[in-house]
Amino acid sequence: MIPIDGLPVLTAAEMHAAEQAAMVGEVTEATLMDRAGSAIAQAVARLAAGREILVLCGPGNNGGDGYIAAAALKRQGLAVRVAASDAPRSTGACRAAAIWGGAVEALDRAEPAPVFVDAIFGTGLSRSPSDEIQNALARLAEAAWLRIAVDLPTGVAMDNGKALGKVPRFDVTLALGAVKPSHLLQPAASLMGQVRLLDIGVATRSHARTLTRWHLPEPDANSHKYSRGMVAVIAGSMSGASELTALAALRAGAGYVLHLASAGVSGSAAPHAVVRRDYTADALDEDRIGAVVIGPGLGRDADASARLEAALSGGRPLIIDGDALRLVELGTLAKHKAPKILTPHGGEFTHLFGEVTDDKLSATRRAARQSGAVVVHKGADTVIAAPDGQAILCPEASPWLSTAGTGDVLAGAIGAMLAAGLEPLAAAEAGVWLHAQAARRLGKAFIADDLADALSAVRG
Ligand SMILES: NC(=O)C1=CN([C@@H]2O[C@H](COP(=O)(O)OP(=O)(O)OC[C@H]3O[C@@H](n4cnc5c(N)ncnc54)[C@H](O)[C@@H]3O)[C@@H](O)[C@H]2O)[C@@H](O)CC1
Ligand SMILES: [K+]
Repeated sequence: MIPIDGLPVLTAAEMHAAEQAAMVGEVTEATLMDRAGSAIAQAVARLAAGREILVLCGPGNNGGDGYIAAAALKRQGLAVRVAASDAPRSTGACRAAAIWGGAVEALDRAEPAPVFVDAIFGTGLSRSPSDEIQNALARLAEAAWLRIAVDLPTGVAMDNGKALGKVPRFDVTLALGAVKPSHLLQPAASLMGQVRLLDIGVATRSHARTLTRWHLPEPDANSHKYSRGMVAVIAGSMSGASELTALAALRAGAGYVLHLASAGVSGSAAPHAVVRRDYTADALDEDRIGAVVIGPGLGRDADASARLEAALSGGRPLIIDGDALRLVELGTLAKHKAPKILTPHGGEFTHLFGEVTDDKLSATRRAARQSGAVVVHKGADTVIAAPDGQAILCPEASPWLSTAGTGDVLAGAIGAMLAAGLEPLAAAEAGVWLHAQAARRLGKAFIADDLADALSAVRG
């Protein structure tokens, strides 16, 4: 059972190609199924800790994996029963059912067991499972002590994070061969419990992967405040938000943070480490500025538009967040040649790029290509994409991030990474990682100010 940080994420088409490529010489579909079945059995045996196991098998190869796993568990002397939704249909499932060879209960009459293993449908799901299957899954899951899904919970589509029908909540999902988009996309991801990869010897390659800890830039003996990274935050009508961004940039490791607000708006408030200056049209002429953040608390009035225009034409690496995402036009973005990162939440994304009609991964990749920017499409399933198609899918950090100001903190954290010299995609990933770690460390009911402060502690 391998933790999934930093692993490739394969779509249905990519997974199919990877499986085909793995089937060479003596390796056949049956070999892969045997590997999957024995890896599942090993994981289930460890998790079940001697409790009785019920394996639910479907008619295809997901069911086949279930039969092979049940046979292996029985050989180990564990108490295991099998129930089936349908007779085995695929060649693989027929072979596997014969290997099991034991009793098969009807799904609607199956008695619950403390450990419930769902191998009804996996990547082959094409429509909503029947009511009979949905009801049986709900009944058996509810009565179980531990719920384990094989590859994907039955009812979850593979690529778009959608649940087709009622899907129970699982404790563990064992991804076979590779992580798939729905292991990270919502709402499916929140039904999976812990996702772990089982290696079945399929070589996986993809332009998408899961979030991982980045090597954050560290100062050395030659460092000074400017080499650590200088971030300019352009304020607007609500300077509390941009103050949070400035604080977060410092706490994430920037050496110098400049808060540029209208005259008289942000006097000498704490923290005093933030350098406060009045915003002027030439405020961004300072060559040492490594990243400009615009959007948090900017407002949407004429002043805000003028500041955005200045930031775009200033040519410094740019993070566009909050209100600036409502003001910016896609056409003008292309004029800004320096690196840029957009950090929209769902509503801002729709405003700029239109409704997501397919899936969040594809839509974010398209948006990055269209805008020529790294796009951090925020949410419980944040997706980061670069114009060249590289993408990073992020597991849910904490539902407690749903509080005002956490987006302002993220923009500051990413600003610090960009100013320190990371490439835009790496800067976005590092900022998102740091932000998520800080949220996890804080636990419950924290506020955005706490989150900004916690960034220092989680840099590690
Ligand atoms: N292809 C391979 O090389 C490997 C596949 N493996 C397993 O194979 C699974 C995929 O197997 P399959 O492609 O057979 O697909 P599934 O076993 O997920 O589904 C079986 C078939 O059921 C039908 N079906 C889809 N949705 C349905 C619904 N709502 N109601 C009724 N019938 C429905 C479809 O015809 C589908 O092909 C993976 O999730 C994984 O568990 C593993 O054995 C490892 C190797
Ligand atoms: K399943």
